[in-house]
Amino acid sequence: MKKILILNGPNLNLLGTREPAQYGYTTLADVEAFCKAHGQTIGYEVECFQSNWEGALIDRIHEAGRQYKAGELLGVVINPGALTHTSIALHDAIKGVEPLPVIECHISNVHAREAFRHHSWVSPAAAGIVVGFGVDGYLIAMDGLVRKFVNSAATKKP
Ligand SMILES: O=C1C[C@@](O)(C(=O)O)C[C@@H](O)[C@@H]1O
Repeated sequence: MKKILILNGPNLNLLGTREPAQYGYTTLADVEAFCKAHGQTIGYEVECFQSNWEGALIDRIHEAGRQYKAGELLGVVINPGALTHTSIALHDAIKGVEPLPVIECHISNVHAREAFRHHSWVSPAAAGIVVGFGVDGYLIAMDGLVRKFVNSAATKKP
């Protein structure tokens, strides 16, 4: 069974208690559990990784590139947390493992928040972006990955 990798960046280990008005009360363990359950429904094994360290996320993206080349991985859903707005290194890591599909996902609507959250270094390297759907965004991103790279209506001949 192919895999989907769910990556979470800095401070997302605090989900559930961190700024609940912004991010809700669902914990990261809950998110990972419902992504795994959804994976079973749509036919993918789900691997999850969270780190507060930029380099650890970059190493995991490189590993994902190898898994993709080996045919083991469909793609990645990443919530890069605040690294979204600061990390050219994360952008370069994703570009460096092209064509591995990476969907950027944010729980909150970053565009309705502070100006420093409006720019993303990750977006230009992403295959798609899901913003502002709360933690359901992870599931929407997983479905988007499958729809775009497995069942694309756009690329199917009539
Ligand atoms: O850590 C996060 C979480 C976030 O990526 C989100 O999921 O809405 C938005 C980022 O601006 C913030 O730094």
